[in-house]
Amino acid sequence: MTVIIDAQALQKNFRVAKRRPGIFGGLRSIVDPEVRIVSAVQDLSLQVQRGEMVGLVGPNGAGKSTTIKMLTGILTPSGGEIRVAGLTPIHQRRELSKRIGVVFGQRTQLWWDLPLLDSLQLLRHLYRVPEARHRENLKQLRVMLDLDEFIDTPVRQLSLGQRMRGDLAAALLHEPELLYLDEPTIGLDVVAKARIREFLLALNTQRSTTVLITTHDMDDIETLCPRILIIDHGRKLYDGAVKDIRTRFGGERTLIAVLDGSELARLAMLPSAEDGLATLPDLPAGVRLLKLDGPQIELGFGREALPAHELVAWLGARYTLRDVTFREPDIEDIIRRIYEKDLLLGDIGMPV
Ligand SMILES: Nc1ncnc2c1ncn2[C@@H]1O[C@H](COP(=O)(O)OP(=O)(O)OP(=O)(O)O)[C@@H](O)[C@H]1O
Repeated sequence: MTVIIDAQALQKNFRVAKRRPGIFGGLRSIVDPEVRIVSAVQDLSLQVQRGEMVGLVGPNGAGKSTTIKMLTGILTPSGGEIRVAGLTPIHQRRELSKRIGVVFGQRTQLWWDLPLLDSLQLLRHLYRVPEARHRENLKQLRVMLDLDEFIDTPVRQLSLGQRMRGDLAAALLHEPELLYLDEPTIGLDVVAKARIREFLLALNTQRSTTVLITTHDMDDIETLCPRILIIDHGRKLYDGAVKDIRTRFGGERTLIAVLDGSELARLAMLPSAEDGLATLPDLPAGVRLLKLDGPQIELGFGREALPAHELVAWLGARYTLRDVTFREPDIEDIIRRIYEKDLLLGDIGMPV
């Protein structure tokens, strides 16, 4: 494997002029501006191998877009080193643009008033793609993204999902090795999201395109990215496998058991706690009753409490079971807990 993105100790500070309140304050701010420094990215190092799909996540204002903009050469870093596909983005931006594709979910690089096909043709000249190669790529992308039903429609009349498919085609016509996606599924319905995800997986498999994706949608991450990078306040909090995050911060799993109808009378006799909620006597340590609803019992238990089969055996020894299922903690919940409780700050040497 070879490294395609290599960023070391990246830093980006913005100078923001503070505005004083009132008319006189406003005038004073013009002649004597008071400046505040925003550290959008601090000491961020990142290496991505060719062919990887990596998710960049973090709360609003974490520094994700700023990072992507430095990696594409749109913004000059305040410190640190970057090599992307062997190039220095800020100094070799034009060369780099031929090797990378960028899609910002909230913006389009297509021409509003032109039919999609015309936009896609125009891009050939911008990227200077040889005609035969462009023709072949467009043919493939029309099929992969199913563009034909709206390829003659002006971009302004496309639905959000159709426009996103058009934007993906536009970003890929010059066959970039690396694709940056900033919120590619934002605002899309479930079907459109699934379609975009399927396409990205196919692209990664068929063309080995490296994908770096920022998203607030954890389903994007779960479907597409084996590796995740969590940043907050411009700092890297976590860089590793998504599955390890579950094991490490997974919180509780849930066992959902449906008891035989003959148990309803016994369940009705269960004692209530002071708060009026039902209790289940003698629950093993680390297990709690989450819900009791007719014949359905939900028990929450940590991974370290006991293995799932032992909890089923414990319940089966006391009640007649009709059905048992498990619910894993949602990756979205896990990541929210990580932000809210600063669970990872200790890892980067900051007091928790
Ligand atoms: N051009 C700018 N001038 C001043 N401050 C900026 C500028 N661009 C970004 N910032 C600040 O830098 C920080 C990081 O912003 P950034 O847009 O990178 O966050 P983000 O993680 O992409 O957020 P979101 O999920 O909301 O898009 C924020 O505090 C933001 O206000």
